[in-house]
Amino acid sequence: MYLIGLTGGIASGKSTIAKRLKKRGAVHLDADRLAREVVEPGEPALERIRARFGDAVIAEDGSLNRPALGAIVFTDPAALADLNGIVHPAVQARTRALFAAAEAENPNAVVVYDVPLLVEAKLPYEFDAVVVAEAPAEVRIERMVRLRQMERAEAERRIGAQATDAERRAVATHLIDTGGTLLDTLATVDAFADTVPGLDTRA
Ligand SMILES: CC(C)(COP(=O)(O)OP(=O)(O)OC[C@H]1O[C@@H](n2cnc3c(N)ncnc32)[C@H](O)[C@@H]1O)[C@@H](O)C(=O)NCCC(=O)NCCS
Ligand SMILES: Nc1ncnc2c1ncn2[C@@H]1O[C@H](COP(=O)(O)OP(=O)(O)OP(=O)(O)O)[C@@H](O)[C@H]1O
Repeated sequence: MYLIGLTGGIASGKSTIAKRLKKRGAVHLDADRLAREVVEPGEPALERIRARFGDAVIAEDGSLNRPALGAIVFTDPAALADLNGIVHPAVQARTRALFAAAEAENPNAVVVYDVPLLVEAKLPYEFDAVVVAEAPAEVRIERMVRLRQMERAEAERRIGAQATDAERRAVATHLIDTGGTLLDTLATVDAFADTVPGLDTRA
C-alpha cells in the first residue's frame, strides 16, 4: 500500500484534490466522515460522550447534538481534550481497519487519507507522501462566502482556529497551490499523481 496523507485549511481544496486522485485509481478515505460515523447512535463512543458531557449534548432522536457539544469544547481546552480522547481512538481503529482492507484487496493500493487535522492531531501513521493544499486565506474566505453562503466573520474565525500555513508546510512533502484556477489545481495534482507508483496513467 502507498499511503498519501492529504491536508490543508478549510476550503483549501482537499476534497477537490482527493476526487482527482480517486479518478486516477486511489482509494479515498475521509477522516471527518469517519469521525461522524463513530459517534452515530449505538456506537460506544457516543455513550462515552454522554457519560462525560451529559444528556444536554444528545438530541431528542438519540443522535449527537453537534452544535451543543461544539459550544462546550470549542471554549474549553480541557473538554476538547476529553472529547478527542474519546473520538480519536475510535477513528484510528476504523482507519486502521480500512487501511488493512484496502491492502488486502490490493497490496499495491494507493490510499489517500483526507485529514483536516493532520497537523493538529499528531497522527500515528507512516505516510509515504503528505500533500498539503494551500491557498491564501483571502481566497478561501471568498470561496466560503460565495460557495457556502458563510458569513465573512465566521469564515475568518474558522481559519483562525486552525493550524497555520507554516505549520502545515513543515509536514508537507508536496505542496499544491490551490489559489489559482481549478484547472491549474487539477494539472498540479496530475503531475503529482504521475510520480505515485500504482496510480492509473492519465486518461
Ligand atoms: C465538536 C463537534 C461535535 C462539532 O461538530 P460540528 O459539526 O458543529 O463542527 P465540525 O465538526 O464541522 O467542526 C467545526 C470546525 O472545528 C474544527 N475542529 C473539529 N474538531 C476539532 C478538534 N478536535 N480539534 C481542533 N479543531 C477541531 C474543524 O476544523 C472545523 O473547522 C465535532 O467537531 C467533533 O466531534 N470534534 C471532535 C472530533 C474530531 O477531531 N473531528 C475532526 C475530524 S478527525
Ligand atoms: N483552484 C482551485 N482549487 C481547488 N478548489 C477550487 C479552486 N478554485 C475554486 N475552487 C472551489 O473551492 C472549493 C474548495 O472546496 P473543497 O471542498 O475542495 O475544499 P476542502 O479543503 O475539502 O474544504 P473543507 O475543509 O471545508 O472540507 C470547491 O467548491 C472548489 O470547486
